[in-house]
Amino acid sequence: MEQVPAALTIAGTDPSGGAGVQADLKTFQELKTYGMSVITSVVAQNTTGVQDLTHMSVPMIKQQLDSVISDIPFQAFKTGMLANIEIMDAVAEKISKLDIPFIMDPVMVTTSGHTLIAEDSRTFLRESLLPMTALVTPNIPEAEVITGQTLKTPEDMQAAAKQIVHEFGAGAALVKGGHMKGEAVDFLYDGKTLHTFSTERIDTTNTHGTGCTYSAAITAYMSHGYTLPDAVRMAKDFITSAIRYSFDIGQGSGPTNQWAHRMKGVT
Ligand SMILES: Nc1ncnc2c1ncn2[C@@H]1O[C@H](COP(=O)(O)OP(=O)(O)OP(=O)(O)O)[C@@H](O)[C@H]1O
Ligand SMILES: Cc1ncc(COP(=O)(O)O)c(N)n1
Repeated sequence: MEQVPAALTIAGTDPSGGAGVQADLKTFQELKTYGMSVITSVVAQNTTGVQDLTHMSVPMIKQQLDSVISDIPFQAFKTGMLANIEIMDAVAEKISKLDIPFIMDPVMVTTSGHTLIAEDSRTFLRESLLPMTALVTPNIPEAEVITGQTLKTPEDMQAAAKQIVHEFGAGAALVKGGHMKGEAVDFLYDGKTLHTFSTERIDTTNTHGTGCTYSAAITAYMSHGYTLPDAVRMAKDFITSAIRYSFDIGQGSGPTNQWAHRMKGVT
């Protein structure tokens, strides 16, 4: 029987559909990957910010993981919002049995400036989760928290990617330059080679969910069996067109457009 490319996201929700689990599932679907989701937290949010949030119980998170893992094979998975040490620990326990690529989007603060993880869980994330990853995808503020360094230049970003791999044991690190000025440059370090992925900066404030969509696209491509550098290269194209043709909807920072890659003439 032919294997169906499938992927799992373990993350929080966004009822407005731009970020979190919703963005991940839309991206999986676009990239012809059968999408599955384990909900860690329910977040009442929209393009303007976060209005409220509640965390799922640890037994419920573990049961959701068991329900998926015991039934359907998948070839890659990602995590998004893991709000506290108890949730991280539960997820770590279940995923430790999986021998497939783990892509971690170390979600900490939303585009609108709301903190999504407890302060004391950052050390746990660094010490217990990072060594399990095939790839971690921090933006600049997240890379600063992980490394304890201030990142101001492309050289700082490259050094951070290397530190995250060599000092903290991540399989690879993709330090994203969405929060820098000038070209949108991301650096991928896989323990051997430093890859640079660069595009022009698109003049838009519609960046709600860019980090989620990007890491979901990498996960989807990996579920199809692409190598890490190829998956990141193709996901970078995907996120760039999703930002270029992002939706000007909502009162705040609008969401990315996951079907933009299907539009005529889009590269
Ligand atoms: N204005 C832009 N134009 C082009 N590419 C961008 C722009 N903003 C972000 N990107 C790209 O989008 C991807 C996501 O990067 P970013 O640093 O924004 O992640 P993030 O901070 O996790 O997402 P978010 O801002 O939604 O929290 C990266 O490839 C980055 O280079
Ligand atoms: C549940 C959840 N997870 C992650 C984000 C980060 O999204 P953004 O890419 O806008 O920073 C979010 N807003 N909500």
